[in-house]
Amino acid sequence: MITGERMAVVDENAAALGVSQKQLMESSGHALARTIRAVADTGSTIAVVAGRGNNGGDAFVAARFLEDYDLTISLLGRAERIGTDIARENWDALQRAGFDTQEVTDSSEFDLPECDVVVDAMLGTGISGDLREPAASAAAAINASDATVVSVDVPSGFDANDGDHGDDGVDADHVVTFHDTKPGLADLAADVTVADIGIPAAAERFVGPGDVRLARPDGREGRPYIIGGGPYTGAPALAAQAALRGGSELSFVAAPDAVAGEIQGYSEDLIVQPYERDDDVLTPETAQDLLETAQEYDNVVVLGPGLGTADETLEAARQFLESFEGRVVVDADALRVVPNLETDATLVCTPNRRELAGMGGPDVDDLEAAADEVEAFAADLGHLVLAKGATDVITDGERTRISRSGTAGMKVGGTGDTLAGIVAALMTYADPLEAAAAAAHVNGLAGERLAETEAFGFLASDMLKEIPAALWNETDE
Ligand SMILES: NC(=O)C1=CN([C@@H]2O[C@H](COP(=O)(O)OP(=O)(O)OC[C@H]3O[C@@H](n4cnc5c(N)ncnc54)[C@H](O)[C@@H]3O)[C@@H](O)[C@H]2O)[C@H](O)CC1
Ligand SMILES: [K+]
Repeated sequence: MITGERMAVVDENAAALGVSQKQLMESSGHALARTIRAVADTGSTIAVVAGRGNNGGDAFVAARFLEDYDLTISLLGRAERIGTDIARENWDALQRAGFDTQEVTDSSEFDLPECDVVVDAMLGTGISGDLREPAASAAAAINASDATVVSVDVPSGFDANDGDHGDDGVDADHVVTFHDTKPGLADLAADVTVADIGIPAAAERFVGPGDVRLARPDGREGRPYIIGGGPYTGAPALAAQAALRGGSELSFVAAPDAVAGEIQGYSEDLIVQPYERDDDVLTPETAQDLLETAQEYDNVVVLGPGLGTADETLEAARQFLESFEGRVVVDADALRVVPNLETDATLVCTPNRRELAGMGGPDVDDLEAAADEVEAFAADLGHLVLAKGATDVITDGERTRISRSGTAGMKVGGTGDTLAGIVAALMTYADPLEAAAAAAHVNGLAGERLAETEAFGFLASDMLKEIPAALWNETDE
């Protein structure tokens, strides 16, 4: 099962792997034609009713495989307003090849041709809201006819993200859906065929540009709260700055008074809040104070960078996580308290290989080869794990993604802190697994950008300025 939203991600990842959307459309159209052929007797009349998106494009392809039928193709709208290049190219091919096509420019002009089979290619996963004209009238005409209805991908009017089918949507007899079934299709009284359209498994397994696009913000959003610092001061500053570079509006750092000025000194962009108590490290009492502040903000916390391993600090981390109910990126020393923790919070744990082994996870060099073990460990732990290494494995115990971005220069200290900050930025609004996967990828892309000119010599602090381009520009190419 895959949602329409996720399908668009996989599609984009496939294109980045070299399997273009036009190739996928060709496979979709071919698969569609096979089903149509199975339900249309020799000599039948087939009416294709197409929209201006790629759902229509699939049917334009199918038409080329169905030339032996009595076939008409109606486009709802003007050809010059076809929404994508690949759908337009397939429409143009039908014109040049002399197919029987017509443009329906006014909903009152639409008459469903006499037919035995109608192909509903008006709307697929690109729908938003209830059917508008002329699709609404066309759907009514399709539903009123006695013809067998074959819907492309989903019946038009059906929302492939939540399985909702609007009252005025098409009533399909057959649905040919692509790659995987969509939520809610099984509840329809239609015969559903899932067609393999040749999307490589890697497009789902490896984090790609589609995942980044899904998880990134469209504007400035989010106010993560970084609880870190004490024995070390660079780590929380890097995490907090990375969150700002990842689109957060504000980035708060809670730290011991003794080091707050030092952390602020690295960056005028941060809001550093000294602990009220006069301790050099995080204590259980301070953790209680911070709990209230964390809940007032966006309920997204980074816990760990630079906290150190004092007994009282680890106890403080434990108590914080036991009481907090929001989302937390747990990094560095704080990871030690996660095994056997009782918490209602949503945790994204970001261990490196050593920390992963220390938590009771697999002790391996090659995380990618051990992805199944990491997945099983996350399932046992009951929390999401982003295991950091040459490749990163991101898993919630059921869904597992791998990010291969990054470069050897990122072995330098501090790149894990920038990662934690990006995860927090994206997690203020995106699904935690999607946020963690995209963040791992973006952090690696930022390093790759620097490696082009600075080989193995760049710093984690240099990566900060590369995060925006890795997040917004790189994946637009
Ligand atoms: N990997 C794949 O899944 C592939 C899928 N393909 C097919 O492409 C469609 C999705 O195409 P897309 O262009 O994104 O959207 P649609 O064709 O579904 O519709 C866009 C079109 O519809 C208009 N619109 C949106 N909402 C409404 C509404 N409520 N009423 C009327 N009109 C509406 C919008 O303005 C656009 O013009 C997928 O389902 C597959 O069939 C490709 O084959 C590639 C591989
Ligand atoms: K459709």
